[in-house]
Amino acid sequence: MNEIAGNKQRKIEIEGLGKTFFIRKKEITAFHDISLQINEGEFWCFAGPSGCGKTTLLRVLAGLETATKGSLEIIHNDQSKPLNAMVFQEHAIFPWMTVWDNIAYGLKNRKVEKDAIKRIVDEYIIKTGLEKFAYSYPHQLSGGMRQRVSIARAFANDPEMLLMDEPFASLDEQNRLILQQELIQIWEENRKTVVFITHSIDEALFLSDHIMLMTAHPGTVKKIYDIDLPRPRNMMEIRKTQDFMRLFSTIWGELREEVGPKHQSQ
Ligand SMILES: Nc1ncnc2c1ncn2[C@@H]1O[C@H](COP(=O)(O)OP(=O)(O)OP(=O)(O)O)[C@@H](O)[C@H]1O
Repeated sequence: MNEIAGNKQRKIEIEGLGKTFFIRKKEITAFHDISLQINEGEFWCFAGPSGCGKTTLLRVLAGLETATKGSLEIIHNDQSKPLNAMVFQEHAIFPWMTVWDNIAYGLKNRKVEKDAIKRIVDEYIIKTGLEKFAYSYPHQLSGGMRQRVSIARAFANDPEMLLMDEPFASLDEQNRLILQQELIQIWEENRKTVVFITHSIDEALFLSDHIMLMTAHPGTVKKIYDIDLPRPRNMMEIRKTQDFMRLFSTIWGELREEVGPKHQSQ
């Protein structure tokens, strides 16, 4: 049953979670001893040094890997909707389908009524600025446009949570800024639970309600920051505020401890 935390509903409860891979009698611990509560509708960013276990943790949340220690509970409220949708860095849309069909894919699989599919797909095509490319194939699009398709597809399928693994990492600076702004606008309209992996403190501060900063490999929780910067947010405006600069410098100070020389050989 959902417990009420304050006036928020619990979505993900993680207690002492750990994952160790066993490969030819060798053990590799990806992350360990993570305890965390994520509430319905919150935007979380997981940040931390390379190799600290962020992707593995996200894959455990997605049910693609199983944890080897601790417990994980995810509340699935509406069984008629998918529990989650993932958005990856790249190569996640079907190359043989048009933009329109890619976005409709999950809805068709769930046998959503035709009229509703058309309405939802058209709506997300407009929201992500893909009108001119609705009937193009992925190879005819730029990297930024392809990521728009991934985001539109994930939101259109109406999952209870979105799991995003560095979705903008391979984009150039301008496209990254534009897509961050578009993502946050769409999210502000429907407030889905989001877990988003990033290496960028800027990006984490702009998007999230909470940031989990992880220690170096094997990662665990170093600190959790509550980001109460006012919404709606505009990257250009928010970057100039004292609160943003203060949080940036605090988090960067903590992150630096994890990427310093003592961790370089790992
Ligand atoms: N399938 C696997 N088999 C064995 N070891 C793995 C596997 N997947 C991940 N690892 C190991 O687990 C650790 C964490 O990897 P993971 O990819 O989760 O880190 P990350 O924080 O996402 O890294 P990055 O920021 O560089 O993407 C690494 O040491 C990695 O080698």
